Amino acid sequence: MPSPKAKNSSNRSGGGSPGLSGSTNGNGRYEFMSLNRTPPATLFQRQGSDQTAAARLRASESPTRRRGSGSSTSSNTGMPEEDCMRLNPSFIGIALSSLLAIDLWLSKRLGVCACEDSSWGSIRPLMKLIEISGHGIPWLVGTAYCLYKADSAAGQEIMFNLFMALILDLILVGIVKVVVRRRRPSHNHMDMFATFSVDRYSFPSGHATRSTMCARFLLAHLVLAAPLRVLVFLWSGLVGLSRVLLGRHNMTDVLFGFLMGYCQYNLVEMLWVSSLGMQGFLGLIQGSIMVRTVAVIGAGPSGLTSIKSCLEEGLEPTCFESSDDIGGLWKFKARPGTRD
Ligand SMILES: CC(C)=CCC/C(C)=C/CC/C(C)=C/COP(=O)(O)O
Repeated sequence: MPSPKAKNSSNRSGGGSPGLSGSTNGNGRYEFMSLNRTPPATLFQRQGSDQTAAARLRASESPTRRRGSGSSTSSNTGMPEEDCMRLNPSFIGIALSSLLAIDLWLSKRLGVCACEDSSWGSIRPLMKLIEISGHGIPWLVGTAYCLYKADSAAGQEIMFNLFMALILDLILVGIVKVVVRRRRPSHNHMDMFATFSVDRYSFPSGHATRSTMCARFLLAHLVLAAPLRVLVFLWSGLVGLSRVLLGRHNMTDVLFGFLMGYCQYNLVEMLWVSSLGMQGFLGLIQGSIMVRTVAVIGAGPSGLTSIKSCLEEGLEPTCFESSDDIGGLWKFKARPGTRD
């Protein structure tokens, strides 16, 4: 039977050089174990309560190391090649982790309105007001109301597209949040009103995307005096800044949100729904489908005939944009219940 001394020396040879971690063996002696090597199997068998820690240690090893353990070594260091690679992570990797570390640190420092007791807690109500100004619900309700009240085709078209843009923004932000799943900063107090379940994630900031997209939309489609244009621009930036001051987001969430909102506006322009398409869409919602548009140039007999034939077919005129007495754009839809 081998003496305890002999047993210990055999363990040492299997476990490699004394290293960073240790545990007691069955005899109450302390055994050192290198983190660079897989612990000997006998160690796992003997250490009942330490098995979980050992399993964690094994799991922490990279799959490549486990696969190729001991097979390849770097010629000049004598270390496994995979270890050398880990000591030389890529430049992008270092840059990204440094950026994230700076982001977390700076965002925490800037979260000066995260609660009433914070250093700038007294302006928290003002920040929350700015938060509400960029929330989805006031924007959706306000746009729907303006769409309902708009009395010109151009006004309706703009409000309809803004409404669709807001829905698109909610969908795209929701998708990115679910994919990235970045948690909100720990110093955030989740007291926002009307949030979806995805809003427990912080990347990107939905307020930042919305404020940037809406600001671009308003600047492009409303004729505003210069001071108002500046105000719209400042409001958009302030909404983003308030997200970090309130502790809702890290800086990168907001910066990416600005970028995403900017690109979203380009998408909205690409997908722009014209007045005619909008009528069709609204007609679909109402259950009656726009089927015919007749352009009448001058009050010539051919135009009148087309209109007459539409009426005879049982189509209902819904919209007439006049260019003279009868000339212009006539739009017809099927009377509800008359189409198969
Ligand atoms: C009609 C409808 C679906 C309305 C939903 C509007 C709504 C609840 C939007 C969520 C807005 C919100 C709290 C976004 C989160 O913004 P973060 O800046 O914190 O990402």
